[in-house]
Amino acid sequence: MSNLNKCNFCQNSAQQKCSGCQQIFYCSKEHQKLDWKCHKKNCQCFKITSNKEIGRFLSATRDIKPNEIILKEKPLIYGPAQETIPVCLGCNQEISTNNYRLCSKCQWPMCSEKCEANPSHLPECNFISKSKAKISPIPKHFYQCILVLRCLYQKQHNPSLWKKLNLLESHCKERQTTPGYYNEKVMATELIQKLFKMEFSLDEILKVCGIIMVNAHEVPLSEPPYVAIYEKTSMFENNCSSNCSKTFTEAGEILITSGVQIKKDDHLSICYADPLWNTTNRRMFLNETKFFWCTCKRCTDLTEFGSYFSAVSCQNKFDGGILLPTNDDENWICNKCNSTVPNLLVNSLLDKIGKEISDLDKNNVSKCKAFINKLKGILPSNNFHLVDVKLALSQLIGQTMGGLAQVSNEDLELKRSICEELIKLTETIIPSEKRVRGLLKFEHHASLAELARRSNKNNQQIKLILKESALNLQDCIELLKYEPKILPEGQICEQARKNMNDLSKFIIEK
Ligand SMILES: C[S@@+](CC[C@H](N)C(=O)[O-])C[C@H]1O[C@@H](n2cnc3c(N)ncnc32)[C@H](O)[C@@H]1O
Repeated sequence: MSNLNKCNFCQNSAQQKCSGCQQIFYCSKEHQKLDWKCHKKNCQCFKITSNKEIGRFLSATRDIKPNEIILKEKPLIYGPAQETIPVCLGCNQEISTNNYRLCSKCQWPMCSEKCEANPSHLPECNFISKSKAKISPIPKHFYQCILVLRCLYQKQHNPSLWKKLNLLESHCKERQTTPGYYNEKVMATELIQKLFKMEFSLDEILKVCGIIMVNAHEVPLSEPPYVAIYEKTSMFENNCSSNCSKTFTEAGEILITSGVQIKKDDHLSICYADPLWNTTNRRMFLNETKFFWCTCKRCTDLTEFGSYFSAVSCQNKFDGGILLPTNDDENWICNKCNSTVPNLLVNSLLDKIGKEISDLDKNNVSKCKAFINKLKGILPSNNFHLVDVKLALSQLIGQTMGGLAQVSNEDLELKRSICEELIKLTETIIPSEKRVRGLLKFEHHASLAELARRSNKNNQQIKLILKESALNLQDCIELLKYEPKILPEGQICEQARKNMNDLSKFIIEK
């Protein structure tokens, strides 16, 4: 039988596939070892493909197990968000009003001399100091041009990076009709061209604005978060029930991991929007900022996999029905009695509840409980607004002085049941979103451990509750194991590891 596969090292016929990418072959282990230095940078479990609907996207080149690292990469470029409070252009942290200094060259406020010397600050510092523009204090809206300047700087100083940036999607045409476009045009002409006297064409500047809008990721490693553009990560398509999720290393690399079992040839996806927004808000956001109407399975299933996450309850008493949007875009219809309610009414109800939530003191257990009770019969239990408050409550109960030991039996049971309910919901609609589920698993473990402590059941039954608590801890550690220690999720993972040690000893002793 003829063998068409050639060894990646010696070109002789080969049979052993590289298990990392399943894309190339070797004639022997020895040649695989010798080739590794070269192949390492291309050994990945995905390839770039494209189609008409999505443009470029990634597909798996082999089966991928849940929680595998798919990609870790450094940013091409980073900087402050378009809308931000004043931040240091060296370390990205908020500028303290009584402890800052002006950069000796460009007069922009910085934390320290060390931050002034940070290479990330070089582009704008170079441009602005050359222009001799004297502005003090720096108006807040000036920050919107920093990342744009950092990108433009690469044209002359790092052409290969400039080329990589320019290969990314910018949706220049579609953006021309958006409200933000006018703003960016003013920024480009008044700030970049006139004040900072830069010789970039309007088209060039606006294309960079588009690239940032479509591809930048919010990085929560500073307060406030900064934004960064990553090359390969930009190729992940959106899915509101994605099969991958992202986190960051302390060094600012993005880390993409699988959340579920992925089959060879499946598309790899992350969620561009907040996966805990309702369908209307996710789709509007994606349309306004990424210029496509999402048609993922979650967006096209009005029940969102039977969860009714974006639905409202039918007000026909004793009906127990649920209202869902109809295809005519004018009415919502009850899944039991078929009565219809105009879109406008449902939307204004949801808006009103949304406003009440933004005014709600989410640090007050009684107020959160009262709010949830008030919405019973108005919203189904998995509705996104309710989920928002329940999530807050799942953390809040037991957070005050004395911890869970001081919580009433009723509140402890409430915490346990909310955690259980939300874990099930998130497993259904967003199985790859590990942060939220990791935190819920931790809280669930804590409530179970406290229930066991209070229990007057026999040793065997207590041991069963503790085992369930330990299983939650185990899941929490697995879900949060890639989170950096400087983020709360990383710290929870550390705590979970410690608790696991204690709990295992306790279970053995019992
Ligand atoms: C970060 S880029 C992804 C890479 C892009 N497809 C490309 O070729 O450069 C985001 C853009 O990809 C497209 N896209 C991503 N996910 C999509 C989806 N689920 N449906 C349609 N278009 C999508 C949209 O044009 C979106 O603005």
